[in-house]
Amino acid sequence: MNKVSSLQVISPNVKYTEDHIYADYEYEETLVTKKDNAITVKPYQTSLCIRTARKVGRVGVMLVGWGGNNGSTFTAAVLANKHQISWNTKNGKMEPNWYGSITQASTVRLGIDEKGNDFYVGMSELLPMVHPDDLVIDGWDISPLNLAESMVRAKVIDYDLQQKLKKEMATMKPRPAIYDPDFIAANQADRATNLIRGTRYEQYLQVRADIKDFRDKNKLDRIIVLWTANTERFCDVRPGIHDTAENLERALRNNESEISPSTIFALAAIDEGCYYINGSPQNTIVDGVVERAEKMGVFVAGDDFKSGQTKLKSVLVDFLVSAGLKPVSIVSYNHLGNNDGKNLSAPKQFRSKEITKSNVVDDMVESNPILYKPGEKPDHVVVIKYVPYVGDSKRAMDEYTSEILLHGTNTLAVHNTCEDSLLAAPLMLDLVVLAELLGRVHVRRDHTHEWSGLHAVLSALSYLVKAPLAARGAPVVNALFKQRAALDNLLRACLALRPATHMQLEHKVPFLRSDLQSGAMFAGDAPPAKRQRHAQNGAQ
Ligand SMILES: NC(=O)c1ccc[n+]([C@@H]2O[C@H](COP(=O)([O-])OP(=O)(O)OC[C@H]3O[C@@H](n4cnc5c(N)ncnc54)[C@H](O)[C@@H]3O)[C@@H](O)[C@H]2O)c1
Ligand SMILES: O=P([O-])([O-])O[C@@H]1[C@@H](O)[C@H](O)[C@@H](O)[C@H](O)[C@@H]1O
Repeated sequence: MNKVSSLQVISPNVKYTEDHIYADYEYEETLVTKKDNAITVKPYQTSLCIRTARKVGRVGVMLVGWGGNNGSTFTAAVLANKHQISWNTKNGKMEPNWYGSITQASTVRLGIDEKGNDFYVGMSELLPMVHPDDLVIDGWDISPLNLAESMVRAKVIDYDLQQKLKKEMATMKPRPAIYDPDFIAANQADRATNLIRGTRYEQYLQVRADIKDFRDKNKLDRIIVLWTANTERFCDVRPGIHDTAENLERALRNNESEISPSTIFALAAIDEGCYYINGSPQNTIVDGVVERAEKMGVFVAGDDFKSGQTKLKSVLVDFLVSAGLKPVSIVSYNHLGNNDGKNLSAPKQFRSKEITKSNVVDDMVESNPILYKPGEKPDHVVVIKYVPYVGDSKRAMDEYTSEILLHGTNTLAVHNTCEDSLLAAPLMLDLVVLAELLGRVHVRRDHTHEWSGLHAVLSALSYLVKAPLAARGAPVVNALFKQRAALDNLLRACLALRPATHMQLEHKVPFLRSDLQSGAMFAGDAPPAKRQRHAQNGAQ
């Protein structure tokens, strides 16, 4: 697919200045109320102006767990693509790519061409996004291995590519990290030799100093801290400790043992003005962290990369339920032999993962009261076994049994083998690229109001995680296609483009079809400027 040289929306509702894109957008929703058996439906619109800053700046990524399978694979992928390194395999010469990344390898439908065919562009063509080649990478790990040694240990990257990356990755050494054996499996202890010593508050200060050092040395405008370290046990959330920013700060200074390493990293990142993203399942982002992020005007997002088995589950269950078929039994089994699997072989760490892998069907089940009584759920079992021999090549086996017409049953059996880190690394990129972009998006009602950033809990990234965090009280959406549509339509809204409906009426309504074929459909002007004045005002 040829890269689109530049994308320009010609509309009275869009204004481009050197620094910003201003979009006048009518946000539409429908209020539904039910009383007894009477349902009333009332569409409504909210007029918004959306402003997107066009300049990206210098972006840094700091990975917690940099030396892990995901961290080393992500780094290898960035370098292989940046330097366009090809390598030889038994199947011939390979070129680098970003398959699995929605920003780099997926497309968004923009509209139709004159013949009525759908027109798609790469997601990264829609709005200014940081290019993966321009990312500056750093991070921490409790293991002292440099990134070349980590890549070899991970056994994910092809041998010939490893040889071509080794020299540069050997210069990358994870900073000492925060280790608390109470939060990850005891079997990780032998790696834990690259540590920040001292109290939890002293560790917090050191992480902040590390971030400052990274920012200053590389003259960075934005830093995103992404946790891809081992899964921790859930922390026991306690009032007076985790519930407010003030209590969390006090508890940290008091060296409270129930504050996890990941929460310390999150606080340090936020206090340095960084976005913090949790790629693991534990409950790092407690209320005190969210409150801190809100005060600092930065994003937090998570939890747990949605990479393979769970991503498929959030498609299959959505398909079954929306087809009026009733999933009644879901069994997800997998075994893997990487260090993640080793850590997850411990009960408390597995429990964290079991929670995020199990809750992913809740919204889809609750969407269909025809199939499910209130509170009724499918049987749902998650099994993860550690089998060292298979390494990063996770073997996933799923069975979905559904009730169908007249109480028949339908059973879907799925087998999925993949290098887990090759699925996760592109998601890490997308989390960084999209978080950075959405940090440049601001919204206001009109010129009489102040600009507002998006909510500190960045639920727009839900497509990329198993257990999406949302603003307190907001519904959690796990269905993959709804998550994707929400993201695509948010990006379209930044260009004053209405949500994609896929209705194709120009092929379904005869006179519209005639308009299309005669060219009359596009002869007129764009829709009237609903609120052109705000676009003009936005430029002030
Ligand atoms: N497909 C996937 O690989 C996938 C999908 C979803 C979630 N995850 C999650 O991503 C995380 C990383 O997965 P992985 O396969 O890279 O695991 P990994 O064990 O290879 O890497 C984790 C790294 O974190 C380091 N570490 C542990 N505790 C640390 C701490 N407190 N501070 C800094 N570093 C620390 C370890 O030394 C290790 O190098 C895990 O929590 C996993 O559950 C992975
Ligand atoms: O593929 P997916 O379900 O999205 O997620 C994966 C699990 O299946 C796997 O068991 C676990 O080790 C990985 O960390 C990851 O969470």
